[in-house]
Amino acid sequence: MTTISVDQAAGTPTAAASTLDLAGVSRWYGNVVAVNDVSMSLGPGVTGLLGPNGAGKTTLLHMMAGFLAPSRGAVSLDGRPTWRNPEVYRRLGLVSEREAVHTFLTAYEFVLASAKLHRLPDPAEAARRAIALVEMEGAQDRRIGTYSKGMRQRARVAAALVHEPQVLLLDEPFNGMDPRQRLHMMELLHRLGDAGRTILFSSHILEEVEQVSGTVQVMVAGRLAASGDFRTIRRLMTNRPHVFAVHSTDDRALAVALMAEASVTGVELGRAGLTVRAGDYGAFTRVLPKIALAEGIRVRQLVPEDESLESVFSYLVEA
Ligand SMILES: Nc1ncnc2c1ncn2[C@@H]1O[C@H](COP(=O)(O)OP(=O)(O)OP(=O)(O)O)[C@@H](O)[C@H]1O
Repeated sequence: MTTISVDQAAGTPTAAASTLDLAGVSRWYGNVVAVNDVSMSLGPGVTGLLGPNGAGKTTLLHMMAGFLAPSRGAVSLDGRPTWRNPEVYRRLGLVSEREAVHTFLTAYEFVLASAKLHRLPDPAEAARRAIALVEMEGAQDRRIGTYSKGMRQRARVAAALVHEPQVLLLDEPFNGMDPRQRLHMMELLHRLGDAGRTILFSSHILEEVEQVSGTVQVMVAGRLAASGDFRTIRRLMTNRPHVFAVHSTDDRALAVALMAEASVTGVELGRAGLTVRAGDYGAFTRVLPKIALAEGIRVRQLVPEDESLESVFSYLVEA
């Protein structure tokens, strides 16, 4: 059993570190393989779970939280399985992506209800402490219906933290937030991570992960595509050569114009159209429409030749 003490000055808990381990975890829904043979180990600090929509992030988080059984493999928290293990609910908090909040409750009442669900010895004190942690004291007696998206999200984080779990999982916590709210949430996650908690948040936006976390797990189509230091992975993602098939109203003129472009490393003009090699996926896909426009050429089709790469990189461009 982990012992948790509260550092009064910072208002943040300090406790023995928790580790979440996944060993060969898969989950399928009928014929759909949502998570495919994922292994990872998460320790204290903030980790980003990055992947495009439908990559399997939500399914993975739900298995970590013990809400969903793996079809194969094992998820364990400090060596004990998370599935069907009530102890996990005491040690872990989950802020899910879409969760209806009773808008007629105040944040205090909402967080208090969570404290009571956990049967905490002093629910009122626990609720006050969790609200202070997310800096919502000033608004705690207002109805949640009057809150901004960011405040609502922070109230939900407080409810998930009320029992002072060592592990906090957040599914797309920045969705729908404006930049100021994002910053506030990022600071909160940093604080929690610095206090020794194991924090994992999912996102489909590269920049979000970049700003919050140095460690990242990248999921693509149910698989773990990359894992480790954010900068190294970003370099791997953005610096490898990419091959595109391009069809336009004037392939010859476009080929000439592209040869002068820094992000383009090679151009081949064939009967089927243009094959372009680019060092930087994002830079090339951003510059191509501009070049075409300047030359009065219309791009009819731009197809990354390697589909699996496309799925890894398409969200980099969207971000
Ligand atoms: N209950 C379910 N029944 C059938 N298929 C499901 C179910 N839940 C998820 N899936 C499928 O599993 C795959 C992974 O979904 P999941 O929600 O885990 O991904 P995600 O990365 O969280 O995406 P998003 O950010 O869009 O929620 C998708 O193809 C999805 O359609």
